[in-house]
Amino acid sequence: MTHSNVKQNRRRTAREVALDVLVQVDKDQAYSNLQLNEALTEARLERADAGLATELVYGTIQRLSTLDGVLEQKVNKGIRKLKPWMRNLLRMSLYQMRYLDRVPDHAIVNEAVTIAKRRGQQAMAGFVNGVLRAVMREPELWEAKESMSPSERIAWEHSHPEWLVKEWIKAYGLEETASICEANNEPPHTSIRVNPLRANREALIEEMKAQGMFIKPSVLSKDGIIGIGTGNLAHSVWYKEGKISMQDESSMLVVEAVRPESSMRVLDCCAAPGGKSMHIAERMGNKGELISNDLHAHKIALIEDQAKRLGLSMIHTMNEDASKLGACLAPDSFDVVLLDAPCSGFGVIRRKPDLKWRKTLQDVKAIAKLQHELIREAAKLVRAGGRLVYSTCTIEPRENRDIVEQFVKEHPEWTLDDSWKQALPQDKLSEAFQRSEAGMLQVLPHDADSDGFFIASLVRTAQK
Ligand SMILES: C[S@@+](CC[C@H](N)C(=O)[O-])C[C@H]1O[C@@H](n2cnc3c(N)ncnc32)[C@H](O)[C@@H]1O
Repeated sequence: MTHSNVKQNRRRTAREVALDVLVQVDKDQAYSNLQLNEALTEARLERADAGLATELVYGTIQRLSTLDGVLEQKVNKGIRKLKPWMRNLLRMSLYQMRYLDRVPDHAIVNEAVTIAKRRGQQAMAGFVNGVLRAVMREPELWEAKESMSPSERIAWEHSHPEWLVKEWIKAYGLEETASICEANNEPPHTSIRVNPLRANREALIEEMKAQGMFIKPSVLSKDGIIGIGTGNLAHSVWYKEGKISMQDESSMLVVEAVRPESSMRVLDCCAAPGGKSMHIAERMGNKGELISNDLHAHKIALIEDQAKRLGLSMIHTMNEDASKLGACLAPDSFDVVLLDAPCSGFGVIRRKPDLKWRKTLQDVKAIAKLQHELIREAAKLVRAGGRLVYSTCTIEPRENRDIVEQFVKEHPEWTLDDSWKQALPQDKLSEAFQRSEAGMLQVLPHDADSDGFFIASLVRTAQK
């Protein structure tokens, strides 16, 4: 609890809770989702207020560069010189003025002034009032400048770092990049996967609808259900009973590339927290052999918990560095190996907006180096005639197409396999098919209103 609240012994408002979270994220580089969960638990807000606090935190982080760009035009000494609470109060207030229609501007200003006064800063309250009223009077502050280059303009209008916009323009062109950035600012839907060993998708949809939920089948995966405004279904009875899991639709497509069968021996190299392993095991009917490995010991428990919850007893866990798996698993011994590689995560910016401000081009290059190592090691474990599936939740070609192309160039005994795409919904993914090379699939967030995701399927010919 903050100092001022202890003093006044009063519950914080949704805006104060949101402000405290934004300050932590700004000052301590805290992760917004973790910080917000903690703050919401502590503040015990009503449901609607918790929703508002969530919207303010994610929205303000999403639009950060544009909000700062407007503020810089009105704060002479520069916003980096302001105290963190003041900087974030101004950002959050501008976010509401520009992007939320619910509250009139003057009420937003009054609320901000009240918060500043509560922090015991009478003079600062006057400053907040002055800056916000100046922005109200000058709507042109929000407009892109004539002098801006195309990448600067997209970065400004959709609040993304310019280096990332430039990367995507190189890969996808101007128009598509603007669509990616726009989609990244849309709220994500709730996406769940049905466990066919415990429930039937159509029956479950009817059950959920009967409880007044707005639910529809996924257009990308036959195992998926989409919920609009359903909140977090990880607290539901269906989840507890192992009938559903939380997973985005586009990542459910991995199972179509893996094509698991109950007689197979399958390895998931980077498996935690276990989403794709569970999906594969469900498709195998809890038969055959699946090894789920992860580098981090503490994450192995997550995989085991999920397996127990879903009744998937055939999963074996392993805690090794995937770049050294050849030392502990027999070479040429798996029918399919899945490498769902660690990545920059730029396909999930809708869910984790801080990612776009946190990660740099250097990070992307460093992770690509690791991905090169991991794919080479994973390939050694596949039997002749077997398959290797490489996937990431990013849309950076450096981590996707480039990794796979270089691997195939260096390993002529591997070929890209396009046949798995026949099982995918052709109409919904037609644009993704067009932009993707044979054997690969690059889904962008605006293709089907899902996370961005990459999948490649490779087959090992009989001889090395
Ligand atoms: C994209 S996540 C995997 C998500 C998972 N497949 C799922 O569907 O839930 C990447 C995982 O790789 C793990 N990881 C990172 N470096 C690794 C390494 N060298 N060896 C094995 N696992 C690693 C991380 O702990 C992380 O859990």
